[in-house]
Amino acid sequence: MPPDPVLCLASASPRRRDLLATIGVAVEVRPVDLDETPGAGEAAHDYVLRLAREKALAGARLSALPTLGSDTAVVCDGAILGKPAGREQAAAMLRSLSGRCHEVLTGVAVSGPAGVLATCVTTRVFLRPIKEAELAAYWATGEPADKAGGYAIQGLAAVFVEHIEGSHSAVVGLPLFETAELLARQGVPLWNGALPSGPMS
Ligand SMILES: Cc1cn([C@H]2C[C@H](O)[C@@H](COP(=O)(O)OP(=O)(O)OP(=O)(O)O)O2)c(=O)[nH]c1=O
Repeated sequence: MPPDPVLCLASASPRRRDLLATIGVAVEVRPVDLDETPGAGEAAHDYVLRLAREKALAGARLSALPTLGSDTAVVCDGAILGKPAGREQAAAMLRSLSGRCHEVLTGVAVSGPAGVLATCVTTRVFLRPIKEAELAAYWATGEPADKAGGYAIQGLAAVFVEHIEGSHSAVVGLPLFETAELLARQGVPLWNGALPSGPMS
């Protein structure tokens, strides 16, 4: 028998559900559809935290369980890169990230008995130079379409990633260390109940 859900996941992202499963947190999935347009002049840090909180609060209206919302943005030269609208935009995004460092910001918010607890994790990602032929071949795989910044570090684009400074799981969609701390503070059991409960540090 699969474990009973202990958390509502206000997200359509299969990556987030899988990441939570790796730390033994079974979820009920309640995707919410929000306007994800950044505010004029809104800083990326404020933007991902705002969306994470909005998703958590919208999901909480659909469930009696503590609820998690999250948002990931790729930031390059101060610009927020969302999901590419098509082939040309995807290529332009990766061209702008090629051969240099950019930042990935992930906001995560958990609403529960302690109110809404939230944090933002920033990771620096260094990509090697990417050739034009590689950009075309990468788009044809279908991988970039639903990914912020137009790439997936956990997928085929791993061959472009020289190194990172920060949290690999945050780039995929959820910073597991920080998420575990927020969940523990909301009384959500980890490791399917096998990890002794209470604040982790
Ligand atoms: C940079 C990067 C992003 N991504 C993904 C994570 C997120 O799912 C997505 C960013 O879009 P988000 O808007 O954060 O999430 P989502 O639309 O997939 O799900 P929801 O809003 O319902 O929670 O890009 C990767 O999977 N790998 C990567 O390397």
